Formats: sequence, structure tokens, C-alpha cells
Amino acid sequence: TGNHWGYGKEDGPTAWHKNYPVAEGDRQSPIDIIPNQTSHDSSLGPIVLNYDHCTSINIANNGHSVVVEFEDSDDRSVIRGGPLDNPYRLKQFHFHWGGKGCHGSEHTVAGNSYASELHLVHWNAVKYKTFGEAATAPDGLAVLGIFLETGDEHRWLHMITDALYTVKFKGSVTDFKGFNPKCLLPSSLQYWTYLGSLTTPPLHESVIWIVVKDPIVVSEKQLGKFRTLVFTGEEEDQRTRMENNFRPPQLLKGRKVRSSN
Ligand SMILES: NS(=O)(=O)c1ccc(C(=O)NCc2cccc(O)c2)cc1
Ligand SMILES: [Zn+2]
Repeated sequence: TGNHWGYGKEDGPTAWHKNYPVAEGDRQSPIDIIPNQTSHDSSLGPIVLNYDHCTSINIANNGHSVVVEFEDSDDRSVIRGGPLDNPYRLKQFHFHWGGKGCHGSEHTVAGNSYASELHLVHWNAVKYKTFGEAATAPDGLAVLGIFLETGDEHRWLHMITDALYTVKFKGSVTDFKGFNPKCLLPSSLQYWTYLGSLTTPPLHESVIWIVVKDPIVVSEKQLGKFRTLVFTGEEEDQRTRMENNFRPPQLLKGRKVRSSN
């Protein structure tokens, strides 16, 4: 119905252009990043995250992913530096992942995909009054992308995976206070950056992407817990496991990808 979209055969990424023609635009995301074709830019300073006073509010299943929302009524948690001209406020973070044994990151690196990808979504509250307004502006959003690869257990990810059973169904929301996503970052924040879009409808071309080069390591067991979520609501009769909720790489269309040193 209406602008319903998903990741299935009929409503998935190849069909999104019907309701969202910008899907075929000039700055769509994600992309395949080819390291030796990126341009190193020494003017690109480090990314600075001020998350120490961040206020997480809740964790939710929105029918596409699991999302942790933050209080964004002031500059208590911001990202700045790197390619950004202003501080951008943290609004939410969420994940994209594959099926059992399949990879599910959105960005790929020289054609290789990771098991999953974490997106920390920020908006430019200096220039725009609301997230919604920023989400339609060319410099409105900054998303920090972190790759997840499987290996040893991640010491802090259990704080997320232990809560997933409370948001199994689409539309479920539970309190999730006191979580600082800084614990989900790799030690090095070296990154690639380029101008792109939301990777889900409405696919607005409003994102300054900052993709961190080093992945974090999580266990297959931890990742498997994400797949206990379902795309469907509790009242619906069929349970569709939430997995492979990623958009494949889109055409670069002449864009430059810059690399921090
Ligand atoms: N996967 S992604 O990080 O590119 C991404 C981040 C945020 C959103 C999002 O907020 N979608 C809902 C939305 C979009 C525009 C305006 C709104 O008010 C809400 C979608 C995708
Ligand atoms: Zn995302």
C-alpha cells in the first residue's frame, strides 16, 4: 500500500525507484569504495565525537532495522571535524546485516562486503531547525558508517543484543537509557568520505558519508541475535525473519571519494 517498501523481491531495492525516483539520482548510497582510487586529502582533519553526555532514549524495531534513538534537543552529543563545517547532532543509530553466513554491509571495499554495518545518524542543527528539514538538504545529515566483521565476541555489543528480544516485532519500542555508542567504535577512526544519500527510502541526497576504514569484531552468535528480529508486526500471521536489510552499492556517477590519512 502507498509508499510501502522493504527488502523482498517485490518491494526491495530494485523496485524503490517506482515510488522514489531519486533512487536513480547522481549521489546515491551506498557505494563500492576502491581504496586505490580514493584521493588522499591532507586537509581532512580527524573526526571528533563528543558523545560523553549523550542521552539514549529507546530501542525500536521499525520494520526495517533495529534503531536506538537519542535526545537531540541540544548539542549534548555531536560529531565534528573531518569533512564537516558544523557540528552535527546524534539522532539515532541502527544496523544492516545479512543472512546466516551471508554478508550484509551496505558499503563494500574493493568489492568485498562485511557481515554488517552500523550507521550513526547525525543532523546539522546549526543550519536547520528539525531533522526532517535537514534530511532534505544537501549538507543536512552526516552518517558515520562502521563495518562489523565476525570473530571474537564484542565486549559491549551484548548491551544491544540482550535487548533485541524486547523488540522482536515491527512497531515494538522499549526504554534504552544510558547507552553510549562510543563503545562500538574501532580504535582508529581513519575514514573515507563522499557525498551521498539515505540508503533507504526516501533516499534523500542529503548525507555526508564518513565510512570508517577499520571494522569492529563481533561474534557470529551476537550477529545471529539480530536475525531473531522479524520485519512483520506481532498481529501479522507470517513471521519474516529480519535479515539482508541492506541496499547494494550504487553507481559513483563521477563522485570523488576522499581518504583521511
Ligand atoms: N541507512 S541510512 O543511515 O542512510 C538512513 C538514516 C536515516 C534514515 C531516516 O531517518 N529515515 C526516516 C526519515 C527520512 C527523512 C525525513 C524524516 O523525517 C524521516 C533512513 C536511512
Ligand atoms: Zn543505515
